[in-house]
Amino acid sequence: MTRSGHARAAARPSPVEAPSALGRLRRVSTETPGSRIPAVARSDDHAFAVWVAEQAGRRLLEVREQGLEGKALKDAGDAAAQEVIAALLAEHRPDDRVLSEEAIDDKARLEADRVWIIDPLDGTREYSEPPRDDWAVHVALWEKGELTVGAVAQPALGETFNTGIPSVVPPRTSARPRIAVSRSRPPAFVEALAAELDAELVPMGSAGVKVMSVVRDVADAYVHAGGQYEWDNAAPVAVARAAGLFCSRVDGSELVYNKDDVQLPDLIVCRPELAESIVDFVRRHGTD
Ligand SMILES: Nc1ncnc2c1ncn2[C@@H]1O[C@H](COP(=O)(O)O)[C@@H](OP(=O)(O)O)[C@H]1O
Ligand SMILES: [Mg+2]
Repeated sequence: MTRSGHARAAARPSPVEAPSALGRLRRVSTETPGSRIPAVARSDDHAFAVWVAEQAGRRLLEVREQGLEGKALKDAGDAAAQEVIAALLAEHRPDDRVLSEEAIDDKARLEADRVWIIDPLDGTREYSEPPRDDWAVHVALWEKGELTVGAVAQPALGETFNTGIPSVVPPRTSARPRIAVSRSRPPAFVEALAAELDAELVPMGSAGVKVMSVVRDVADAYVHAGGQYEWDNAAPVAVARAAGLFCSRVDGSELVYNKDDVQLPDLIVCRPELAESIVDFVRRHGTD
């Protein structure tokens, strides 16, 4: 495996190979219970990100079985996943910096070459509504200005999408575009966008799940505006790019990570052929 999802994408596995290759990575982690690191993950950041996301995902599934509800379940999940990820990063990547939704922002990251951008539990609301499966764990690595690694675990599905073995986006199954939107905070302008594109809106939780829905051909685009942070979309964007999808801010500008201000309030992730019409709509109408 290379250290760059982009380089790896050039030699993408065929659709037939992809599931077994993903399975191989998954088995590595399930065969080593607890925090024993699989050999491949010691030096390979892609495999490490997968393993870390899956360790946190396993813990989240355990916490979900403890009979907690509502805010207590959200808080317990956030804390448990953060604890797992922080411990694994401290033990196995001690020289790297970390930006996590659930930790104090150590600004030393602004001078660092390697920064892990973490959302221990994305789609917290949906996590607290069992048996919903639209929640995720995000683990990304930013190196010298670029996202180079990403893993998005969907523990309730038993899937971890990643840059080490880039996903192969299936052929499009819907002629009518499907746009994934926030279930609880859909941006108002997306209704008008959908009307112009004759698209259908598909509400679901978690930014990671919505980006992966485009990777999986459950949706054709994810459009968001109005608020989000770097950890909500860093790992999903790394994975989507490695799979060949278009990713940008809603005005078509670049998504920039490891900034002092970690707000990254809007984005588009879509099949490349839809990018121009979505960006063009936003340039004409804005997002109000
Ligand atoms: N307007 C907004 N302001 C701040 N964060 C937002 C937001 N809309 C969505 N998000 C964040 O983006 C993630 C996905 O949201 P949604 O499921 O609504 O699409 C959630 O992350 P967390 O679950 O990690 O808090 C949510 O908090
Ligand atoms: Mg989040």
